[in-house]
Amino acid sequence: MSIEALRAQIDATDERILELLNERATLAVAIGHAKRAAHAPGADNKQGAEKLLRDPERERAVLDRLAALAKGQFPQQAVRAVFREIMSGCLSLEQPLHVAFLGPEGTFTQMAARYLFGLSAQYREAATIEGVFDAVRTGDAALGVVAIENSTEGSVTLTADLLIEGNVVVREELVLLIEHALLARDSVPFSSVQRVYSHPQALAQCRGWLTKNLPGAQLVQTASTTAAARQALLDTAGAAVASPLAAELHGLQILRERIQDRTENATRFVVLGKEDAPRTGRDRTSLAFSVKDQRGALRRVLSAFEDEGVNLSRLESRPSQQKPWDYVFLVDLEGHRTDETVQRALENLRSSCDMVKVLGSYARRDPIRLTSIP
Ligand SMILES: O=C(O)C(=O)C[C@]1(C(=O)O)C=C[C@@H](O)C=C1
Repeated sequence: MSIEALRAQIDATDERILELLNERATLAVAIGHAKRAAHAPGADNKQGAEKLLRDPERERAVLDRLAALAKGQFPQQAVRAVFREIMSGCLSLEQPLHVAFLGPEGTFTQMAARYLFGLSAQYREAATIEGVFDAVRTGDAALGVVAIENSTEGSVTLTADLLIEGNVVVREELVLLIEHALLARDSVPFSSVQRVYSHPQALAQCRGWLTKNLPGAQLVQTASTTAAARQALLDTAGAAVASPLAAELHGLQILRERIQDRTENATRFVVLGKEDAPRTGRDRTSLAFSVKDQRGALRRVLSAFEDEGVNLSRLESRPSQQKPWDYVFLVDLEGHRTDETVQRALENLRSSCDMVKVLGSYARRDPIRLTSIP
C-alpha cells in the first residue's frame, strides 16, 4: 500500500480515537457531577474540589489494568503515558487541579509533578520549599510537590521541618530513580570543562565521579539543576549536572550520561495537601515524635511499634528547633493511621513522648525510572 493510502487509514483511525476520547470525557464529566452531588459542600474551593474529585487510586488501577492488557503493537510504557494524559484531561473537565511545585521548570520535582498529574493540571512554580507549603496552606494550590529524601544524600531537612510545623500533610509519595548527566554547550568538549554547575544535592550525588573524571574542575553550587543548565549555556568552559531532559529543554549536549555514584539513585517526592489519603491496604504513615528526657524512652517508643508488628521503613532524628540537643524523630511506618495496629502503637507512643504528630498516611508506591516526561 502507498504511504498516502496508509496515512489516510491513520487519519481515519485518529478520528475514531478522538471520538472515543470525547465519549470518555463525557463519562468523566458525569462522574464529576455524581461526586459533587454526593458531597455538595466544599466543591467550589480548590482544596475541596481536589479532595472530592481526584482519585489517585482509581487512576493507578486504570493505568495498571490497561498496561496489563497492552499486548498489541503499541508499547506498554506508551499506553501508561497516553492514559496518564487522558485522565489528566478528563479530570481538568471535572475540575481544574492546581498544583504547586518547587521550580524552576525542568527540575526533577517538575518531572515528578507531571508524572503524577499530567499536562492538564494547572501548575504553580514556587521558588522555595516554603513557597510550596504556603501555596497549599493558603489554598492557592490544592496540592504541592517537594522532595523529601534522597537515597544517597539523605533527608531534605527543610521539607521535614516544615511538615513538623504542621498545617500541611503528606497525601501521596513518588519515588523516582534519577539519572544525572553532564551537559554543556555544543562547542565545549569534555577535555575543556573547568567548572561544573549544579544544585548541591546533585553535585553530592556525583561527587565520586566528578573527583575521578574532572579532578581539576571547580564545583559551583546553583539553586537548581535548571539554573545550572542556564549557567552552562553561558560558559564556554563550563558544564552542568542535570537530567538528560534538561539537555533537551535548554539545547545543551550530553557529554556523559549516568554520572551519579550509585546506579540506584532515588529521590522520594511527597505530595502535600490539607488532608491525607484514605486507606488503600498498602499504605505508609509518616510520623514525628519527641521522646521524654528519660532513660530508655527511645527504646520504649520503638518497642511500641514492634509489639504491634508495625514495620518501620525509616527512622531519623532532627534537632527540635526548640532547645539545643533536643531531638525530634521522624519515622515512616508501613500501615495507615486508621489501622488498628497503628492506632494502638500510636497510643502507646503518646505515653513515652512529649509530642507525637502524624504527618500523613498515603499509598505506598514502587520506584519509577523516568527517562522523559511521560
Ligand atoms: O473514575 C473517576 O472517579 C473519575 O473521576 C474519572 C477519572 C478518569 O479519567 O478515569 C478522572 C479523574 C479521577 O482522578 C479518576 C478517574
